[in-house]
Amino acid sequence: MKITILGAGSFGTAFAAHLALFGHEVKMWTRNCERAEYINKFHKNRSCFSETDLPHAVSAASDIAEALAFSQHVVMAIPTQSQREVCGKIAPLAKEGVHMLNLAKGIEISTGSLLHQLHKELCPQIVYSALSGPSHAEELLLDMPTTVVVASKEESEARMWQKIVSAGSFRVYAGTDVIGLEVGGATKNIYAIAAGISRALKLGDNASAALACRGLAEIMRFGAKLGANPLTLSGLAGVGDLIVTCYSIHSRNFRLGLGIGSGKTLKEASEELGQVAEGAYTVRAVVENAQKFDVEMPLAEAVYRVLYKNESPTKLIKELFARPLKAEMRF
Ligand SMILES: NC(=O)c1ccc[n+]([C@@H]2O[C@H](COP(=O)([O-])OP(=O)(O)OC[C@H]3O[C@@H](n4cnc5c(N)ncnc54)[C@H](O)[C@@H]3O)[C@@H](O)[C@H]2O)c1
Ligand SMILES: O=P(O)(O)OC[C@H](O)CO
Repeated sequence: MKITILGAGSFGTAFAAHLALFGHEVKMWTRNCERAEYINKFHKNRSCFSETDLPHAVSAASDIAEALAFSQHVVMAIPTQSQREVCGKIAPLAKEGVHMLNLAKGIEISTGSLLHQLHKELCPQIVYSALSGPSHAEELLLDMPTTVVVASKEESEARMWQKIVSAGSFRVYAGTDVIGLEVGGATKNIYAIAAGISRALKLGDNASAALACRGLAEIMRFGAKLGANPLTLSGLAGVGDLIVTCYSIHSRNFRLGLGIGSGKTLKEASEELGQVAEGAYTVRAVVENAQKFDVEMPLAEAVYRVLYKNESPTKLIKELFARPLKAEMRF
């Protein structure tokens, strides 16, 4: 079938190649005219995976109206903080009943909204689903074994995307807990930054495990407050993604943490990365909307203070360990 992908960065490109390899015709939208022309002429994306030949069933357009006219099935691979702007472009163009699958993982800083909330506000005519789970673009591109979850309010919608997207070594599970899926995907990035900082400071394997596990306790608390099903957070979209992001060198969030732990500023580490590390924004969304969320998240606060207040991670670790002793599980 024909599928439109909005965004021609790492994940949009890997996703396009995956869908085309398994028989779909894909049109990617990029706001960059030269990038679109280059993809159409050379079947390569000059900015991402530049050595990889894309299947000929992948084409590109720099006109969003042309991209949206191509298909009623639209995949969104645009970073979270740009989705409001892109939804503003989609809203007058998308027909009633367009099927949207969002691949992004984040929380909007200005409102504290999860992505399904933002889409409901701006594009109420679309039927929304989201995909999340441990899935680095680099491995998807090579059809390496990968498992993810698609969630939608209606199970039939999630099942539809499950059938379209599952192929080769990419196995998709279906669910209806959109909140849990989006909370898991967004918040794990915060702890991946912490894991990168910890690795750079050579704090050891015990510390890495502690960060992932106490990070999960914060994710669970946050999710419970927002109405997530804890089972979703113990699955691929929670624990699964937390593991891969905290331990894989592919992870942009982990690598951002490595840079910061090595003494770089957020600006320097972000520029060196050259791609989006969503956790740096999500941690702002969580901490700056603390009153709205009202959840105890000391690790997230510590990451925020390192990134935005230039505080020393070593000092913050001492503070974290000096907190009053308490029970392990508390919601
Ligand atoms: N890369 C991965 O392995 C991976 C895996 C799973 C999920 N994700 C998620 O997918 C989303 C995209 O990540 P990515 O790795 O592809 O990022 P990326 O930085 O590689 O690419 C983002 C793309 O979006 C485009 N973009 C940004 N703002 C835009 C705007 N206002 N209008 C039009 N285009 C705009 C950029 O030009 C770029 O091409 C993120 O939320 C990320 O968390 C990424
Ligand atoms: O590279 P990251 O840190 O953005 O993580 C990518 C995916 O979310 C991993 O599942």
